Amino acid sequence: MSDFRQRALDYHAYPTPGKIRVELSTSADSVDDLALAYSPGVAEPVREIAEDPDNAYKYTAKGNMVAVISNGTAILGLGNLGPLASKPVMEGKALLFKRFAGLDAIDIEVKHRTTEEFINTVANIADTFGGINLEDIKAPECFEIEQELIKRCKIPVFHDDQHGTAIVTAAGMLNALEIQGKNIESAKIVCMGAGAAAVACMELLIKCGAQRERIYMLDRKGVIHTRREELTEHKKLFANNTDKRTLEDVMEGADIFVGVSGPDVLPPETLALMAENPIVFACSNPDPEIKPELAHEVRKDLIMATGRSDYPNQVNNVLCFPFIFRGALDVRATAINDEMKVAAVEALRTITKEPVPEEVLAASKSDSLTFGKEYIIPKPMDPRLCERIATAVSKAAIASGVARVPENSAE
Ligand SMILES: O=C([O-])CC(=O)C(=O)O
Ligand SMILES: [Mg+2]
Repeated sequence: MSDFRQRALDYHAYPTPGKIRVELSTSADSVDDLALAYSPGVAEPVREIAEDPDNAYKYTAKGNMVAVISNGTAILGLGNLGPLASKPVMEGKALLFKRFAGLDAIDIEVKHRTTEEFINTVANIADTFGGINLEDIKAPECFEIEQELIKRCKIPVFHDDQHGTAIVTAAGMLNALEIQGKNIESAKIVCMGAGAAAVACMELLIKCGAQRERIYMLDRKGVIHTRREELTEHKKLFANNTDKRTLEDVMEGADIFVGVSGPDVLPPETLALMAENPIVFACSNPDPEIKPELAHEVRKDLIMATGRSDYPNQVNNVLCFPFIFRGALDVRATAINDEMKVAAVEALRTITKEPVPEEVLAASKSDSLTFGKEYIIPKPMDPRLCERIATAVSKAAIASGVARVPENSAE
């Protein structure tokens, strides 16, 4: 067994199995404590909440608690491995929520037959939480699931693989384009993958100025074009009126490659076909569409990003989901809308251009990090992210009318 594989397994197995646990937030030492915490004292907040559901924010952990919910149908770039196998990833997301944004998060893996059954399960438990982070649910079901749950739940519901990934991709991409001296309006974009992340990334890039007809999306059958039959609703939105059919066809002269598909699907010879100063985001986890070493060998003029922590430019939704939920929950937002997403993009872009704190340099084992080809997006352990993104998101929630309490007054 490789050393890294064994270390990863040991990390999960010791000192206790898994990565999260529940801790008490109040004293439970004396008989008096128990009388307050449990019977008879607990009856008082019960009555208060029965009277007014908003009192749940005052007397329970609801307001600082996120549910990370998956059915394991699209675990990272690994595929449909079932709900239980997704548990390490969901515990991992809970770890990140806590570590980076101080939010308590609990993983829930749902076994179900129909999409409707999944939606009902989540909708029926939603009131327990301050927000719901949907994770690693395959397309096209994920679109209906998210839309329906947004309608049915009073709390924010956010499919991280769509919007978290899209927000970080848009921020990194706009910065990379600036460095490469290109503009998004005229960029020729190739998107490898047509799942949740692909569709959301391309829609957000279009909101940022990209031209839909200059986007070429590919699924397992090749380029998605207008003469293809049996396209899902979401793929139809990206059907390009083109004669091009293969990855090589569309990579000729492309400015941007976004990979949200699977490992090693971008051959170096194909990368070589791209326009001058290309941008490659190979975001499949854990293994990118092309290895950075290989890509840099072929193209010296490249800006390269992956979803991983062990290379420069980590374009991963960890840079978004903890903080967008922090901002949303701080003002008890009823939703995470486009205004809040754009605020997160802008905050991420701005932070990248400012001097990096010493502790971030130390944690990332680098001497300097300055805005440029090897630093287009902040590092996940940057302590500025929480405060800056959350504040920007809270403000956008207030301005767009989805906040239920003013900033800093959430109890
Ligand atoms: O977990 C990660 O590293 C990013 C992610 O959401 C995914 O790949 O599905
Ligand atoms: Mg995911």
